[in-house]
Amino acid sequence: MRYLVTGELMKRVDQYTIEQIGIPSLVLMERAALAVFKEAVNHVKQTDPVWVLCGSGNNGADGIAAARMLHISGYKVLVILAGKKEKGSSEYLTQLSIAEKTGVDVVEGFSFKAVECSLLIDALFGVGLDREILGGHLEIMKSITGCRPEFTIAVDIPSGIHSDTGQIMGAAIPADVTVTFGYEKLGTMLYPGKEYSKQVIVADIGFPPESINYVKTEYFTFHKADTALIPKRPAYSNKGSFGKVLLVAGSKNMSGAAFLSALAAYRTGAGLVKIFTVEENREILQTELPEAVIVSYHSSDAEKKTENFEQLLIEQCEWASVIVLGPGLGQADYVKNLVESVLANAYVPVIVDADGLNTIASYPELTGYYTDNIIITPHLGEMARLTGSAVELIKKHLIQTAREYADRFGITCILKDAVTVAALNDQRTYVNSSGNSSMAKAGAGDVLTGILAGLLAMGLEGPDAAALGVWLHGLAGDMRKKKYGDYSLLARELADEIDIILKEQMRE
Ligand SMILES: NC(=O)C1=CN([C@@H]2O[C@H](COP(=O)(O)OP(=O)(O)OC[C@H]3O[C@@H](n4cnc5c(N)ncnc54)[C@H](OP(=O)(O)O)[C@@H]3O)[C@@H](O)[C@H]2O)[C@@H](O)CC1
Ligand SMILES: Nc1ncnc2c1ncn2[C@@H]1O[C@H](COP(=O)(O)OP(=O)(O)O)[C@@H](O)[C@H]1O
Ligand SMILES: [K+]
Repeated sequence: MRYLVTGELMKRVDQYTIEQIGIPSLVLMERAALAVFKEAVNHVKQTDPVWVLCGSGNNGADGIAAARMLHISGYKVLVILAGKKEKGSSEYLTQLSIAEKTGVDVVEGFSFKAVECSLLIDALFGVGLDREILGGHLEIMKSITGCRPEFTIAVDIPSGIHSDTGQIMGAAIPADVTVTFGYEKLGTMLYPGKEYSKQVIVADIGFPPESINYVKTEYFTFHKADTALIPKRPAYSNKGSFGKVLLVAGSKNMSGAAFLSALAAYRTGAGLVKIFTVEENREILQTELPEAVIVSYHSSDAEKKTENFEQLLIEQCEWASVIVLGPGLGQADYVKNLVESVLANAYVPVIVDADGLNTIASYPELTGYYTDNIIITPHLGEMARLTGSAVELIKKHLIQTAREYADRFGITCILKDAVTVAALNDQRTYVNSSGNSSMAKAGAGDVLTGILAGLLAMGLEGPDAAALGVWLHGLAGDMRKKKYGDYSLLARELADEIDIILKEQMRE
């Protein structure tokens, strides 16, 4: 697991390390600057012009220290100061004094005439950026980016990117590499900050592990070793040992979503998958996926809520150890009865997706059935319908939106986007670090519901299954992209890639 931090949490890690542990601020800064210096020398020759753009906070101080290291090593470096010296932090003033004494070239930014540079080190703003950038700072950012530096290294975070949301605060400087200190910031994980940060290097500058425990961050992502969380498959077992997935999915002329979800649940390891769907889908699903059990109903019975229909539905809910509710259900009138009956009769984890969510959005009273067993998987459009907020606003505040909805109802909310976030019902928030744009294809979300169901069926707890499922889904996309590129993915192939990930896990 990799911890992630907001700007505020990072400042508390700094503070704890300096004040409680006693490592001086300038010692941390020297290691931060050294990490930037080491990266810089990979990208320029000593004769190439290097600019270091420095604000008057500690991010600027890091930049000045890195500039001094480059200067001492014989590089052609120029420090460009933006902002007022007299407002500088004490570390900034110390670094500036050292730089001047060691003969580093320094110019005042607002009088600086930009020409060309081979390497830009961007140390204008770090995690202390707390408002929209205006005036002189904006001007200097424009003139420097206008010079199109050949390569840019961002110090800690690209300047202009908000460290909590990844949003651009008026303007931002795109980097080729971001050298960040201690822990990765949410702002470099979320778009557009993720795109501005490009490759992120997390430099260890000596924060002791207890500093992150002290601030208790609830934000995390996964890395390779975390596939160990996938439940083992004991030899002494049978199909009943690996859970029973019930998919309440599909409608007339819509069988694909149910198929994809069922396939993914089986591929992930579920022992038994049953699809509860309209009679019209029986034949096609039986042909496409004979491994799945099909139980069908007539939509007219669901519409009338006949006793037989209710009885059948209750039996299915009692049979299941996990339920997926929604893929391809459509929005006909009977669907409300169906969704309500499942929510009322399910006492196992329920993953609500697609038309399950659209139905809840149309009949908000159905949120009364939410329990801590519920995992919802809205994309931005579905989330907009559920919350009444605009898609653009949700996009800017992914974590906050998912978190608020999850907390309000005590459920887990997986908000799907190019970077998916999962607000878990145990207070933790998972930010996904796998996946790619080949997955922007119809049906990819149905595969995710199947993966989640498979993990839950095998016994993972809801919050763990939610985070792990999102990560595996993205890994499947990454695996497929490695082999076939960006364009041609079919959603079902995501389900097929899952077995390779699981196989590697077995080997380890
Ligand atoms: N020992 C440590 O603590 C360590 C810290 N480290 C480094 O410190 C960085 C954090 O430093 P920081 O807290 O000084 O904040 P920073 O990002 O430099 O920005 C603050 C400055 O920007 C200004 N400003 C803000 N918004 C603005 C705007 N819109 N428009 C204009 N101005 C604006 C603000 O001005 P003010 O609000 O005071 O007017 C202030 O001058 C961190 O990212 C890492 O690189 C590492 O070396 C590890 C050890
Ligand atoms: N650019 C992207 N990068 C990474 N993942 C993506 C991207 N675009 C879409 N995805 C993922 O693909 C899935 C699409 O789900 P969804 O929109 O519900 O599709 P559908 O309803 O067609 O199945 C989500 O899990 C989403 O996170
Ligand atoms: K920066």
